[in-house]
Amino acid sequence: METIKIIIAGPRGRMGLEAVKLVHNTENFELAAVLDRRNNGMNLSGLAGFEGMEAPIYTDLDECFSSVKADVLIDLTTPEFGMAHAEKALEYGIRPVVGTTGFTNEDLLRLESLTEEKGLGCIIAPNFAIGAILMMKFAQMAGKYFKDIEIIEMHHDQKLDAPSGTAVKTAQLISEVREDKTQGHPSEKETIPGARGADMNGMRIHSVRLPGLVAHQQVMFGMEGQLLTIRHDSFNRASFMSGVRLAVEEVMKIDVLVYGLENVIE
Ligand SMILES: NC(=O)C1=CN([C@@H]2O[C@H](COP(=O)(O)OP(=O)(O)OC[C@H]3O[C@@H](n4cnc5c(N)ncnc54)[C@H](OP(=O)(O)O)[C@@H]3O)[C@@H](O)[C@H]2O)C=CC1
Ligand SMILES: O=C(O)C1=N[C@H](C(=O)O)C[C@H](O)C1
Repeated sequence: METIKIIIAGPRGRMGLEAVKLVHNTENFELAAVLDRRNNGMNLSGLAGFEGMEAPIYTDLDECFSSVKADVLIDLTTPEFGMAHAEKALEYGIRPVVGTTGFTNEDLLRLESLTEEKGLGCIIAPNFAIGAILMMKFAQMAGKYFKDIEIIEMHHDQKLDAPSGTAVKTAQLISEVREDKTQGHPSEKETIPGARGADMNGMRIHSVRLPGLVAHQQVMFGMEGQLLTIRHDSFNRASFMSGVRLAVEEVMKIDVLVYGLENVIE
């Protein structure tokens, strides 16, 4: 098996730390470098919690991508920086695997044309957990039969984007099969703005943020006399790592943009 050389952006974050451990412990993966907005010029192994995990730390993108020979960039940062990281990686011939959420449709289109231009794969995965991918697929199946749908996503209170990337992706998948419908009473009025949540093609998305939570989503489907609830819970960040590994392996085999791991698990 050929070794895949990987750069991780955001190594000190909750997801980044797990990803560093994954790469460190995977036989055919090699941590080539990390992109961190602090600690430029140091070695990762010198930071607390990363003992024995050797990798040069870079802050400057051009310096990192031009100095290090890498195949894949795993980005686990913020939407503000994730897009710039992915674009720059492609320019340097490095395939992005992006877990960072909060990308706009314009961002996805831009990356799609860049991947085409460069003939390089890129995977944008709003959720790496296999259970979450199945939850989205099951929700899409149910969306064919139920038009009244409320998505409730629940996350830790340090999350920057709302709604979550998973909730947006779920609503997009459902929209592919559900007739657009405005839900609730036609004359309903919010007496407190936001009470009915965000509106996506008539579906409602509610974002809960509480300390103690990790990543949870339930999709509720209502119909006269019945309720179907499809729910997934991630209790820790390790739950995402088999998906990260799969995405890194798959991105090496493709030359297009893939948005959503449901497109590679079959
Ligand atoms: N696809 C999936 O399955 C999952 C996706 N996510 C997404 O991943 C992203 C990260 O989540 P999480 O780990 O919880 O967030 P954290 O806030 O814990 O980590 C983000 C890290 O990115 C770093 N960072 C920010 N800007 C830069 C930059 N310009 N260059 C390098 N590093 C940078 C931050 O550094 P600093 O400490 O200096 O601020 C921080 O360490 C989010 O968008 C989240 O929604 C999360 C879980 C699962
Ligand atoms: O920020 C998080 O934690 C998560 N973000 C992703 C999202 O926005 O959907 C994936 C997962 O829900 C955890």
